[in-house]
Amino acid sequence: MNDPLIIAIDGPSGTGKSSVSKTVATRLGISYLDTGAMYRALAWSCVASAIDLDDSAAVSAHAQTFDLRMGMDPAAPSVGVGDRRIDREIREDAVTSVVSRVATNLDVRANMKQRQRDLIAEGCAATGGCVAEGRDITTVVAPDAAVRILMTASEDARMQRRSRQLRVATEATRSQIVDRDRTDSTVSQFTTAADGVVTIDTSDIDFAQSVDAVLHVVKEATDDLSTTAG
Ligand SMILES: Nc1ncnc2c1ncn2[C@@H]1O[C@H](COP(=O)(O)OP(=O)(O)O)[C@@H](O)[C@H]1O
Ligand SMILES: Nc1ccn([C@H]2C[C@H](O)[C@@H](COP(=O)(O)OP(=O)(O)O)O2)c(=O)n1
Repeated sequence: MNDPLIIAIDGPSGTGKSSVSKTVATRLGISYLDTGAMYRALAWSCVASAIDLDDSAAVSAHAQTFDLRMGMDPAAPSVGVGDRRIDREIREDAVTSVVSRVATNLDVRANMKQRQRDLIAEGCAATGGCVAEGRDITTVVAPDAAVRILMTASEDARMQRRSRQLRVATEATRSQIVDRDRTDSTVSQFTTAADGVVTIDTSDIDFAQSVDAVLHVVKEATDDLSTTAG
């Protein structure tokens, strides 16, 4: 049987990671894991349980035990805590504005790394592969992935996309996202490519071209693998 195909994609907000990863996973018939949604789910769950986000020990204790349920079908990914689906809630401002506070907690990150590795293995067992996207997948969660990509885009392109997506003014989005990226980058490096990671700059290409660029990197990597194996 072929080795499972793990595709790791990192990058800052608004580069196209989530939308491109979902489409790539659908095209390849493999699983999809949105790791940012996991940090968002933890932030939502802490707020719902009235946990003080400044109490890092309480947040990390909650991270160990909360019942996170990730659906990895790229055509219908889902996020839940226990039986409660929270797909909409985790995209709301109340979560977006606080998620960095849980994502910069190092104990939380250690727990999430293990959950993410387990989920990637589960996704691979179910479909033969997994596209996992976030900020530290190429470097920490799946550094041995067959395909590792850093998506970048100019700040202007990222802000315009996000403001169009959220239907809010570009300038309001800019300060919120630039601040969040700066905070997040204190715990993981996601603006420059680590060794062996291929950079795809999506500033001047459209969505379909971004998908094709990823599929091209996947094809090159898998051709290389079959040459080495054969
Ligand atoms: N290459 C691209 N060109 C234009 N728009 C794009 C491109 N990639 C993504 N988008 C759009 O930009 C928005 C943000 O993309 P998203 O995948 O949510 O980014 P990220 O996960 O990196 O934050 C989405 O509405 C998406 O359709
Ligand atoms: N592997 C990851 C994924 C996300 N994060 C952090 C970074 C962000 O502040 C939050 C939410 O990530 P998400 O990718 O959903 O954020 P955006 O879609 O870029 O707005 O989690 C992380 O620290 N490590």
